[in-house]
Amino acid sequence: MTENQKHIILKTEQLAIGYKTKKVETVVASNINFELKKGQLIGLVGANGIGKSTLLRTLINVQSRLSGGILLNGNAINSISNLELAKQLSIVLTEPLISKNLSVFELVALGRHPYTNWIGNLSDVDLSSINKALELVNIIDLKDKKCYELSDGQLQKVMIARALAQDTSIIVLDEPTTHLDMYHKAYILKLLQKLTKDTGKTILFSSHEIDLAIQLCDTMIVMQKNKTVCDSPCQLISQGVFNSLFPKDLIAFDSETGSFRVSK
Ligand SMILES: Nc1ncnc2c1ncn2[C@@H]1O[C@H](COP(=O)(O)OP(=O)(O)OP(=O)(O)O)[C@@H](O)[C@H]1O
Repeated sequence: MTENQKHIILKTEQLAIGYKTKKVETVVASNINFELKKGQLIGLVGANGIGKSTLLRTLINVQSRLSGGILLNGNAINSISNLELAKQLSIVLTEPLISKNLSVFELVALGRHPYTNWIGNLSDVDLSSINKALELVNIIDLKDKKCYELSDGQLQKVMIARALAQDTSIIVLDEPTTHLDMYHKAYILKLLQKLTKDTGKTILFSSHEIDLAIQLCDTMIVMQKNKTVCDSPCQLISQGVFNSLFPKDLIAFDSETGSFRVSK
């Protein structure tokens, strides 16, 4: 393995994603090729219905790919056992499925599930990972609160702490800023950026906050009708990728400021 390959956490090769029934195969996107490196913050963007959730579900192995390959830390993702996968990849979904009756500490402790014994006893290592995760996300003072007492922004931080406690090389988040106000959208994405720097983890998130993603991400994956591209925000701007993301009748991308503006 070369030095460069060592730093590649997630890689797709000629990946095609979509839906298959007995009779029909619907391709949502194909020819998806990218490499996500250690310690990077990666934003996945594209118009409504373009296939972001389908791609994320395929990358985390909850949905089958149509063709092509996905390598996680050098191994084909479908060859990795569920337990091993949970030690390498953690997921934060939009709607927390877990009971809000749990305390913040208990919810974050669930992140240790791949490592605990069958009764779920927490070892010193587990306790230290949980406390470190609470500290990294700055929610130590919330640890005894019940999750139903939290605001959406606080709950999102708790879900991120749970993923951090899972101690994986990559964290995947599906639209982590949904339901949040402008300030908290920026807060959560800035927190994700800080976490990549502080922990060396790779963090991939999907979002409609393209302006913020351009400012904060190392790399962006942009899904368009006929192609999916992956590069640094600067390169993508100079290639004019954002100009063709939406119909131009209403909003246009301004490459000077790196943001979208409503057409007058
Ligand atoms: N379970 C499903 N079966 C068949 N087609 C589906 C299914 N889920 C989504 N699709 C279709 O796949 C395409 C991509 O949907 P997807 O939800 O991945 O887009 P998205 O980019 O995440 O959209 P949004 O930004 O609106 O959340 C859409 O055409 C959608 O109708």
